[in-house]
Amino acid sequence: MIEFVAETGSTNADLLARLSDGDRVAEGRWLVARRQSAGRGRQGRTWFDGSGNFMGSTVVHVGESDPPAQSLALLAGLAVYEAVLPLCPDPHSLRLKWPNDLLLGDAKLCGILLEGQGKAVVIGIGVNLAVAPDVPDRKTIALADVTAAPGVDEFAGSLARCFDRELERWRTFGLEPLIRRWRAAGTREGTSLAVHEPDGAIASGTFAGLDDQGNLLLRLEDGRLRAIHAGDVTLA
Ligand SMILES: O=C(O)CCCC[C@@H]1SC[C@@H]2NC(=O)N[C@@H]21
Repeated sequence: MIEFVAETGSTNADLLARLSDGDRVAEGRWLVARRQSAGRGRQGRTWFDGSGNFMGSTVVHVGESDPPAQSLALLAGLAVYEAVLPLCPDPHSLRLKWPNDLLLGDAKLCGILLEGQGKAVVIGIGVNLAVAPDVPDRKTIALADVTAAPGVDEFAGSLARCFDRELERWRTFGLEPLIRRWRAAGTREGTSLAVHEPDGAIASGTFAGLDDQGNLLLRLEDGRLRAIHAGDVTLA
């Protein structure tokens, strides 16, 4: 079920508040805002409020036998990738960037923010359907820059279907096929990148894929391989 609201602060904050008020918020339920006055991005950044863009959140309740909760970042990325791919005039230009951005060419089209509350994970997704923000030092793009972009309602329906399908596969088949499919849709191996780690350190190297837990593998300049568990990646 998709609930549309004309305006709110942040759909992620709203679902977290409902969870802390004791509302279970069923899986498959989405809250989609036409405008957000306090959209949240990763690492404390704000998320641009673009009219005509998709801004919505859903919840996953992680069970005992589910794969690790952090792999939901990869799942969400793949769901958006699947929803956007049929709309792209040049499908090869659409690529996932670890952990959970979607790029069109070298510019950001979509961002995903996961916020946990107990065993529940709120997954917020922002897709620049109509308009891309102007962000200093970051390239951004909207789908409308390259094609006739769908409206928010239509896109919300197809994203919800893709997300449900990925969630079922994740529960049924586990991490291995998810990681394999993510790698096929992700940054090409050998691409130079810099990882801005949570402690402020910056590690440089080339992308060497993902390990079997979904961590980024960075090939360092001295040839060693390092698994990165968290960070912000920029492609060189
Ligand atoms: O920084 C990022 O790349 C993640 C951005 C996530 C934005 C979405 S828009 C819907 C949901 N509500 C929020 O406040 N943030 C997420």
